[in-house]
Order: sequence, then structure tokens, then C-alpha cells
Amino acid sequence: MTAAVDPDRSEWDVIVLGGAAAGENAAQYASQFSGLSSVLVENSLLGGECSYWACMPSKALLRPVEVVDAAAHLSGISTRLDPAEVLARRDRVINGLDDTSQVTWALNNAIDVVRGHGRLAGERTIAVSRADGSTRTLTARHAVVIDTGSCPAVPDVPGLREALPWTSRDVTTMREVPRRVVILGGGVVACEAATWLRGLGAAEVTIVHRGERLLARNEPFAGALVGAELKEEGVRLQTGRSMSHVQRSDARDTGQGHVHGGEVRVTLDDGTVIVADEVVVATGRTPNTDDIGLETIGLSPGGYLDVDDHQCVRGATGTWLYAIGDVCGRALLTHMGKYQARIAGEVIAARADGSADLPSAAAGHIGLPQVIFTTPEVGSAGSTEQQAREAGIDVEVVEYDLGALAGTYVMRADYRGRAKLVIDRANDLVVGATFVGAGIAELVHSATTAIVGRVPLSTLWHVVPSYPTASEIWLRLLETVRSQRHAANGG
Ligand SMILES: Cc1cc2nc3c(=O)[nH]c(=O)nc-3n(C[C@H](O)[C@H](O)[C@H](O)COP(=O)(O)OP(=O)(O)OC[C@H]3O[C@@H](n4cnc5c(N)ncnc54)[C@H](O)[C@@H]3O)c2cc1C
Ligand SMILES: NC(=O)c1ccc[n+]([C@@H]2O[C@H](COP(=O)([O-])OP(=O)(O)OC[C@H]3O[C@@H](n4cnc5c(N)ncnc54)[C@H](O)[C@@H]3O)[C@@H](O)[C@H]2O)c1
Repeated sequence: MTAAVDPDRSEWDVIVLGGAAAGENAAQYASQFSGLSSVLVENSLLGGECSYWACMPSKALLRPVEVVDAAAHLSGISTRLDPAEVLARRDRVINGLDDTSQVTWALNNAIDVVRGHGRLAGERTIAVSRADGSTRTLTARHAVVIDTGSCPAVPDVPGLREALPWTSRDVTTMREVPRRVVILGGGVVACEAATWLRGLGAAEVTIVHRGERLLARNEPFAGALVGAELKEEGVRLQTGRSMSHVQRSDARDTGQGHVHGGEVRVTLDDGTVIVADEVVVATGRTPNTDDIGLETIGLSPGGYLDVDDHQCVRGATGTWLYAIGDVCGRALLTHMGKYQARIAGEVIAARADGSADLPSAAAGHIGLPQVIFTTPEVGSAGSTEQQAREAGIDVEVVEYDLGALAGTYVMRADYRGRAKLVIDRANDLVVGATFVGAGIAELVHSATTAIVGRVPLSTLWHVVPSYPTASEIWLRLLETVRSQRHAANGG
């Protein structure tokens, strides 16, 4: 069904502020079976960061690097990577920064789209500033959903902002591969970007990370294995180091994804000077809440929005305001934002119907899956050992070499990887899992299923993995738990 967007319309049942993938899902789930009308307010491209400047372009850049790596570990295959064609394919993946297909999807699902910068203007009201300077005021009969996302945080290093460094947007949509790059940060964006920059031919890539561990939110062996591989690929790791200052005499705004001027000199806290062609800042995110009118409903701008398990914003009066995605800070991942959106949409529809039986996002958040598409890949679900201990769980852990399986041996003879389960001993349940190795991305969902489904180890024992696959890791981990328990019982 196609909805026409009436330029004079001012009232909908549901207004979603921010039209990223999560916002689209919230509108869809609020409307599809309830008959509620909904509108997306978007000031840039419908589909948000993930579609154009984050998940999709980064994975389009990483996939060829992964294929080349896989081939390099198999005798009888030779490959050649063509950076220009990789960038061209990336452009096709992000639809050349054109959101026509997403607008068509929305309209075909009876979801209206209003362009402009939206701000709350009191309860259930959004004032949209349009490009021509005019303002359109929209009111929601039932709910407003905030999905305004986040933007890159740039730390206060002297000279860094003036150097016009690349952020995640530039490095995912890069038009050229800089020859020498310095990346600030040791998290997910830093490690993935170092992988594709080096893979696509950057001659010198240096990661400057203030901590000792890369990917510090994961199990320690994840960052260690990724760091070892990055080093082998020629990436320089400056860990335990900060940038003292940055100098670029001719910083120029040459446009997104182009090198922003001449040489950059980066001085570290131990006096080391690195000369590069570009600096990439990958130091986390800031929620887009500073200019969305939160003060008009008594909330403070600038921070993450605190939500309950119905995705309802705490601190707002009543139950009309929801937040989903990065802006609520629960998990900065597309699939988790979309999960929150499905819950919020269903809650809105249920409340509009007068139902007291409301869906909750609590169960899905226990699963918390993530795949980091580095070489090797890092897949995780649930809690790390440290998080489980901090939560007061009586923790039992088991680890196993992912390379010691028939399933991974046939992938490559020199397979390197590791897996770990975090077990709630009292309830005999898996509460966390981490897999590090080539081709493990698809293993993560088995762990998420075990965790969210609260499948006891005694049942997992009967879940037989196919031979020869990487899933055999489950059997080896469970066998190791049995051996550990046998030994602990004096066997
Ligand atoms: C380089 C990179 C790679 C990533 N890779 C992955 C990955 O592989 N897998 C994964 O799960 N996650 C990944 N992420 C994280 C993922 O991109 C984010 O979690 C996700 O995009 C957040 O979505 P969101 O719905 O919160 O909002 P966003 O995608 O940030 O979108 C918010 C939207 O709101 C609009 N907006 C903001 N303010 C207003 C306003 N006042 N009025 C109107 N419109 C407004 C914006 O224009 C934007 O379209 C990656 C992130 C980065 C930076
Ligand atoms: N494959 C994926 O799922 C994927 C890929 C990319 C990004 N993401 C998500 O996007 C979000 C943003 O990624 P990110 O890498 O920017 O954040 P991150 O939180 O993963 O890492 C931030 C890094 O910057 C460092 N840092 C923070 N402040 C600093 C400062 N002032 N000075 C120096 N270093 C500083 C931290 O120590 C950390 O190493 C993450 O939550 C991530 O999960 C997901």
C-alpha cells in the first residue's frame, strides 16, 4: 500500500524522530497490525548511519580482505585485490548515498516521511525545521520514538580538531586509500578500519591506543589474537600511549573520504613522532541528544536517554516517549537497536489498544550478540567472565582451541582461534560465549540461542554439531566442562 505524504498534515498516531533502520522498524511494528498511523522525521538519509557510513560500507570493505586472507591460507589458490573495484562495490552497497529505495519501502508500508531537523516542542509535539527555513509542527496522538543515534566523539587533543581528522564516516566512505594512517583508539572501529586500510594497500598503519588491551570490552584473548594478526600484517601498535598533540599546517576540508590536506605530525606522550597522510579518530560515540528539544519536556540534553525494558524514557511524564538505538546507550549495535525498535513498536500498539500485557526487551538484552569483522573475527554473546563475576554469578569457565577441530582444519591447516564459555554454575546455563577465529561469525547465533533460550548444559549435550564444521567447538567445550567437573570431584 502506498501512502501519499500530505504536506499540510500535522497529526499522526506515532512520530519517530530519526529515520535509521531502527526507526523504520519502530514505525513498522507500531503500525502494521494496529492500524496506527506513523511518520518518520529524518534530516539526512533514511536508513541512518548503518546503511551509509557504518555497518554496510565497513563490511563491504572488509569482505574482500577476508576472502584474500582465506585464500592466502589455502594452497592452490591465488588472488589479487583491486582496491578501485572494492571501493566501487562499496559504493554500490551504500546505493551511492541515495535513500530512494528506503523512502519507497516506507511509503509502501504506509509510513510517511517528513524531511528536516526535528525537535521536541513539549509533550507529543515535534517541530521540524526545514531546509527552506520554515518550521512544521507535528503532534502524536499516542507516542514519540527517539532514534536520533550517535556521532563520533573527538577527544580534546591539542591540534586534533584543527587537523580535520577523518572520523568513521570518512574511513568507511573513503575515496582514496591514504598511504600512511594513524588511528586513535583501540576499539571496534579502530581494529576493523586498520584491517581494511592495510588490506586495501595503506603502506603504514599505526594504532595509538591508551590502554594495553585492544577490544577491551571483550574477553582478553580476543584483543590479543586480533593484535597479533594486525602486527603480522604490518600494522604498528602503540599501546599504552596517548596523543600529546597533532600538527597539520595545511588542513583542508576536501570533502568526506578525501585526505584532508597535507602531512600530519602526531606526537605521542613518550615523545614519539609519527608522520602520516591522515589521522582517523575512532574513540567512541556521543549521543545525538543535544539539539532535540529535551529541555522542553524537563529532560537534560546531551546524554544518553535512560529507558526501561519497554524502551520508555525514564523521567518523562506519562508513557508517550520512547527511545531506541544508540541514543539510549544500552548497546551501540544495529541489531540491538532494531530489537529495541520492535519492542517499542509493539508496546506502543499494545498501549493504544488498552492492553496491559506489554512486551519487554529484557530477555534479548541478555543475549547481546556481536561480531567484529577483523582478521580473525571476534564473535560474542552474553557476558564476559568479568561481567558475569561482577553480576555476582557463581562462574565456571571453559576454553578450547578452535584450531583443534576437523571443521577448522579443513578451512585452513594453520587455523588460529580460541573459544570460551562462561557458565552460571548454580543453574547450569551458558551466560556468555566468545569465539575468535576465521569464519566464526555464523557461530554466534548458536550461543545467543543457548543464552536467551536458557538451554541447560545437560540439553546442549544432545545438540549434535555437524561434522566437519566449526560448530564442533560446542562438543569440545562441553566435553571439557565434563572433564573439569570430573577432576574437581576428585575423579
Ligand atoms: C564504522 C562503524 C561500523 C559499524 N559496524 C557495525 C556492525 O557491523 N554491526 C552493528 O550491529 N553495528 C555496527 N555499528 C554500529 C551501528 O552503526 C549503530 O549502532 C547504528 O547505526 C545506530 O543506529 P541508530 O538507529 O541508533 O541511529 P543512527 O544510525 O545513528 O541514525 C540516526 C538517524 O537520525 C537522524 N537524526 C538525528 N537527529 C535528528 C533530528 N534532530 N531530526 C531528524 N533526524 C535526525 C540522523 O540523520 C540519522 O539518520 C558500526 C558503527 C560504526 C561507526
Ligand atoms: N562489527 C560491529 O559490531 C561494530 C563495528 C564498528 C563499530 N561498532 C559499534 O560502534 C561503536 C563505536 O565504536 P568505537 O570503536 O568508536 O568505540 P569503542 O567504544 O569500541 O572504542 C573506543 C576506543 O577509543 C578509546 N578512547 C575513548 N576515549 C578516548 C580518548 N579520550 N582518548 C583516547 N582514546 C579514547 C577507548 O579506549 C577505546 O579503545 C561501538 O559501540 C561498537 O560496538 C560495532
